[in-house]
Amino acid sequence: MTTIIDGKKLAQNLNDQTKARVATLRNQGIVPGLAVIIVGDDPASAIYVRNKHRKAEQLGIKSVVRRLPATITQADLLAVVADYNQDATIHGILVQSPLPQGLDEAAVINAIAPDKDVDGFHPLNVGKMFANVPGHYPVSCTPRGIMTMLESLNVPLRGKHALVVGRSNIVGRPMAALLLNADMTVTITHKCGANLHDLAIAADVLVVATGVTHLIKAEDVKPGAIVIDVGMDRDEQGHLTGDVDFDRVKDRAAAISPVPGGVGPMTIATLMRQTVDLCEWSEQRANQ
Ligand SMILES: Nc1nc2c(c(=O)[nH]1)N[C@@H](CN(C=O)c1ccc(C(=O)N[C@@H](CCC(=O)O)C(=O)O)cc1)CN2
Repeated sequence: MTTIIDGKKLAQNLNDQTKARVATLRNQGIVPGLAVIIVGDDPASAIYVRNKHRKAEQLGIKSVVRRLPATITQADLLAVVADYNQDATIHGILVQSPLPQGLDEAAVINAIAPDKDVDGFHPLNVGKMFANVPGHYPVSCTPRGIMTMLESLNVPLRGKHALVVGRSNIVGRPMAALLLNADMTVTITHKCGANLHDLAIAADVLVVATGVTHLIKAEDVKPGAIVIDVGMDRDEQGHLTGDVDFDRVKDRAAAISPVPGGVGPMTIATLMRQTVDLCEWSEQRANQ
């Protein structure tokens, strides 16, 4: 029997835990605060930001959305980030990706205070994760959410082989690091990589984040593998689908995440969790 990894249900459980943590903080007079900066009018980004705002409010997190025009200058955008860095009511800052052309996304991420970097994209936090430094720091929400999904399966990962298909800074690269930190043997490739089939068929855990609709077919998957689909693609009818041919792969995999209802909800739930993490860590530093 294949396990369909229910991202909505797992996200609901995580959100319940986060809501309880927020209530505990609020009882002490502390309100976790999240600032989301969105630049331009990308329709998909607008939906993701609206969903983040709604979820934060549902959980009792103070949520501020700053909508800025695509014509904003780099200097003015950096000034907005600098303001939130100084704002003691804000514990997590994120800049919705992608930014419109002409803006330097890496420089904007660099400008976020590392201890408010709720997306875990700042090079200091990325470096800590890659070096597997012990201690508290944020990591990219989609891969962290996927680790929670894998943990929910109660399957030992140590020594098993993972293949990550995709090399983005948001998903592929941090995903490979987290799986390596979980003692897996990790291979990373991408949509231009050769021998995808040979790599995929050897993987016990397959994470696919390429944006190529149904790139992974049933014959690419090792029987009994765990398959995580990070794709957010549209099929010929315009329906949301993934990078994995779910209907065929599901009969071969031991566990598989669907699209929608898999990784996506876990990304937002992990963002909420990490906002509260940052708030608690900031309180711990203040009380040291
Ligand atoms: N600053 C960031 N920008 C972006 C991130 C990020 O983590 N930080 N990730 C993605 C977009 N994203 C969150 O921002 C995101 C994408 C998709 C979902 C989601 O819940 N998807 C649903 C389907 C939604 C639909 O119907 O369209 C699902 O999979 O069930 C959540 C968050 C890029 N930018």
